[in-house]
Amino acid sequence: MRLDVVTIFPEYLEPLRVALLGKAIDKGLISVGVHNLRDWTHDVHKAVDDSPYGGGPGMVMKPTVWGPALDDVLAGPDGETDPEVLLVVPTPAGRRFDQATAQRWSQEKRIVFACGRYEGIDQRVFDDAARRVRVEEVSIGDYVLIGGEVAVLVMVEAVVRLLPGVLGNQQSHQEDSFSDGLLEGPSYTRPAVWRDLEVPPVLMSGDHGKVARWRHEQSLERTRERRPDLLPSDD
Ligand SMILES: Nc1c(O)cccc1[N+](=O)[O-]
Repeated sequence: MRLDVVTIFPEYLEPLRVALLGKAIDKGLISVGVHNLRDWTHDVHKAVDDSPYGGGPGMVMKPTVWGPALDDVLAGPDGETDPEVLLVVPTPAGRRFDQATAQRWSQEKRIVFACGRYEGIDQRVFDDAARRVRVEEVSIGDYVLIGGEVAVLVMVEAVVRLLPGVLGNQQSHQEDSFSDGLLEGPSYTRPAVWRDLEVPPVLMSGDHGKVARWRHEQSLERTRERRPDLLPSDD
């Protein structure tokens, strides 16, 4: 999988090169390109934003900078736009990013992330891109961030960990929270008693069927309590 990120803060994406993600790069499972948007500016101040039409607070990122940047980054080896690439725009106004999204994106060959700052990017940038590639505007949650870079780190980790060979134990992500639509239940390890707190005895019973049933019930109970929205409605 090839991942590209366009940002005015390339250093924000350095975490992509450490730990498991760094190992995935070293193994050739993914390749990552981080591009500084300011490389596509032409003025001495390297301006990437301007005042919003219609007034209002803050600044909007310029289409005359983003357009050429995406023309280049979305291009394939022939210099033409690669029609198979997926353009992802992290934004509070996007559809919710979830595990199903991560699963779906893990099948992609190329994903380009456009990181906005300020009050966002001129909408025409995505309207223009949508003429040539698939564009998904997504949100990682209902809160206000300063820019899209941290959202990209979240989404890239959620996607890349699903790629074959990235996680040591391929079974790991099959037992993730959300993989069966439920929250993961509690986990325990040695010692059996810690500060007078005991590991649930069923987990030391050696009865795999009982353990599986107990874990499922724990997941259901935790999901009912913390995320009832994940459960099918009764009606
Ligand atoms: N929430 C938010 C934001 O405020 C700015 C950029 C991206 C996101 N998001 O992906 O959730």
